[in-house]
Amino acid sequence: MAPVPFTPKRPSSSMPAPTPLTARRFKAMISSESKIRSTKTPLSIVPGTPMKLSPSNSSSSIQSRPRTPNTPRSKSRGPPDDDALISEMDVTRVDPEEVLVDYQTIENDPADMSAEIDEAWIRQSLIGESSHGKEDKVMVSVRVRNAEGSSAWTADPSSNTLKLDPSCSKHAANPSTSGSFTFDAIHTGTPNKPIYHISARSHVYAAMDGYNAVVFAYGQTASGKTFTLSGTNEEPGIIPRAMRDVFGYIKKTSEREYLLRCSYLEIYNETIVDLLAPPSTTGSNVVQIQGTGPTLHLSPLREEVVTSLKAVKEVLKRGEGNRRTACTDWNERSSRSHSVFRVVIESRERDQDAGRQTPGAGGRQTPGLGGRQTPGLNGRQTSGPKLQARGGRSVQSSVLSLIDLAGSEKATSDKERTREGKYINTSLLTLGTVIGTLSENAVKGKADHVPFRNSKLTRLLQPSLSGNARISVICTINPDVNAVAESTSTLLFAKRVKGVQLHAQKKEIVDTDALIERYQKEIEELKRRLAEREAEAPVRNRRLSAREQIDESKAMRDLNSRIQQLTKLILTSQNVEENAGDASRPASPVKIDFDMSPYQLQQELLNARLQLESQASQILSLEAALLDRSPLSPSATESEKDKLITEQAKTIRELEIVVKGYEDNLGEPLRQVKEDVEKEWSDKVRQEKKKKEESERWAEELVKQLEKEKKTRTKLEEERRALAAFVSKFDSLGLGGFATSIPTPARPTSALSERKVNRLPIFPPSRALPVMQEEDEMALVEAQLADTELVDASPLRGDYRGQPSLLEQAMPGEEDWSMLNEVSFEAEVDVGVSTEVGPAVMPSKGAKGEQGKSRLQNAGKENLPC
Ligand SMILES: Nc1ncnc2c1ncn2[C@@H]1O[C@H](COP(=O)(O)OP(=O)(O)OP(=O)(O)O)[C@@H](O)[C@H]1O
Repeated sequence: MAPVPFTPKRPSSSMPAPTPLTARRFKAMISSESKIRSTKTPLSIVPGTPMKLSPSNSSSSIQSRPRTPNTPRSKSRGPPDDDALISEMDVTRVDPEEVLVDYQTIENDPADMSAEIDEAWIRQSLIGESSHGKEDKVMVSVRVRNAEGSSAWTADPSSNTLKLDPSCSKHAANPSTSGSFTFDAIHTGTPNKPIYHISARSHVYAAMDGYNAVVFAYGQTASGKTFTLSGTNEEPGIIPRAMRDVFGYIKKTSEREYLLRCSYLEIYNETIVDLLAPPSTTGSNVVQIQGTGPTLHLSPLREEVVTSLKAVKEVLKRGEGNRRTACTDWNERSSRSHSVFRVVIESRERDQDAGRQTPGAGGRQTPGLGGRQTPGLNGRQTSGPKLQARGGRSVQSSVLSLIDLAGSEKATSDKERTREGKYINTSLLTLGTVIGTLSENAVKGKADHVPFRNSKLTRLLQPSLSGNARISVICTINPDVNAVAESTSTLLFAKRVKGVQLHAQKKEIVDTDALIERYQKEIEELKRRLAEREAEAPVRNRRLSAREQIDESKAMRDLNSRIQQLTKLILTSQNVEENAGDASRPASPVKIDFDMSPYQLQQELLNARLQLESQASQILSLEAALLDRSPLSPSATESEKDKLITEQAKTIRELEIVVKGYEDNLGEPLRQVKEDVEKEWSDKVRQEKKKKEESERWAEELVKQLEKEKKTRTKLEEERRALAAFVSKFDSLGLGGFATSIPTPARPTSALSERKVNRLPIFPPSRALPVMQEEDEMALVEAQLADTELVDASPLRGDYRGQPSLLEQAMPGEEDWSMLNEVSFEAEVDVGVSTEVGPAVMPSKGAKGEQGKSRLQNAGKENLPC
């Protein structure tokens, strides 16, 4: 089938003056336009599902785009002869003042569409009232290309809703996902104009107004990204329309003058290639990303100054000629790389008094129009000229990036295409992760690490995605039933992008020279007035009242402090300038103002000292931070740095997991330590308790035994005393072994007395021994059972030779002997002594007591005096 014929717009010159459009009116217009187009002229080419397209199916414009199936760059990219000049222009040598464009110098282009520019909108942006600089969310639109057969989606542009046919929900990437999606805009049909107007134009204006702006197309392969961004001759896409608007905007803005620089690059298999650099086999067109975040820049990157739409078209043509495209199973001219077309827009207020010359009057030259220089090239072109802030006019600087991403795709039959596809999918996956993290951070107010460094694409987009840009994303989907999984995954990406928070800021460079000059003039004037007043003061003060004198001195003080203030401002401006030029260069030394009073000088000195101290501590902390950094030589390559960063990111992630684990189980380690300690010590405690109980039992047992032994001893003592008494009585009665003579009661007593007088033992030692042994035995038992003290104190252990024995003590005195006749032995029965007299009638009791008694008996007998 033939491609859709597109009726080009009427030339702008023949167009009536535009009426400012309201958003609603414009949308209504677009949707009706889309409807007409889609009903009258259905699209013939819908290569969403795997199918090979024949070249005859392609539109004429696509045929003009060089086909590079196996990316043989040198052949495919050959620019026309006319373009050779452009490619050899040394952009660094262009004088920026000579290539400025403004409403007067801008060239008239037959395709100039500046008449379409909404002037009211521009006015608003110039006085800072437009919304395009204030938006803090990404604008997300979805474009559904026309279906070849039946469509799985129902698009409703009026409610900006897209619904998946319920019968197709099983094919969705995540079947649980609801089949209805709402975004900022839903586009259908072939026309590119409404898409540009709704989803990109405000971003182009924002860039013209000083904000960074990004428009990118995202979607599966063959869904229409390149068609949306670049379009065709008949249906120009966002890039040509945006550039037309850039010049249209300049034409309508008489107050400012502009310097425009374009660059075009692609990311192919994770290598950034400069599409405007001269063809190279040495890799000199490979671009490196330097710095991070807001300081990120690309080098070497050729930036070409453009002063007309025609020049832009030439640049675009050359860049597109160098892009890598190839025939895949799904798209005859599939982009094998992500491409980025950048326009750096610098502007400043026009110097109204300067009386500028127009190009026609031999003024400035425009590189796109034969004003090029062609000095010798070294093949390493860098950035183009920069606009300087002059005459007190500040310079605004912004970048407009228009990005055509390569499409996500499945493995193809071609090995090379599959390899490229892997790179494409990986970088798109990283983009998805980055967007996901950014939107989660924004929603949850977190500051989680964003893996920008994981791909060249996300590194390049870092400054914009970090928030300092206005972003519009156009997600393209193929409505085919077989593409539902890819389409839902694209729509989920679109949903995540919507969550990213933006905070774009205008970048303004101030003309410090002009400022300083102004301050200096004012200082001069103030000093002059101050000097006059001081000179007049002696005379004048005499005429003034006290009150007026106070007012006068206050006025002089005010003049003085204004001079001080301006002097400080000059210093600050100088510092700004110096720091902007070279951040590592120290600020120029502060000049002493000799008009300052000693007090003010002291204050200055104090301030300087405080500053010095804080800088010293800053140096210390920076040194410490430097020491903490892992060793990486300054000459380390990007890949080494990337590797280190990846490793560190990995370590951080691991540590985060560990920390989270600890946080989740905070009580667990403590509980375990307690259990371990208890386990280790409970056995010991039990053993100690057991020992203690045993000791107590043993001590109780000892006490009991001691008691028992004491009782036994007392008993034995009593027995012994009784026996002694008995023996004495026995002796006195003369019943001892010598029964032949009847002893008189006095006899034993006298014998005893005699022995006492002669200091003789009562019993001879040899005879006393058995008794002693028995007593010692008892003492020994006592010592074992009780304590030695008790035994030592025992009277049984006395020196029997010098001390009266218990027996002696038990002996009655002489006067008592008379009483012995009446002594009844019956009283001794309980100690085992028989009432019957005689050796053979001893009572038989316990063996030991009996033995002792018999021994005593015998001893007593033996000791009896003869
Ligand atoms: N909305 C549309 N109207 C008419 N034709 C379209 C539309 N969208 C895409 N096409 C056509 O479909 C084909 C593939 O589109 P395009 O090359 O833009 O896809 P892509 O998404 O850029 O693919 P890739 O990622 O492989 O580069 C082209 O021939 C293009 O003209």
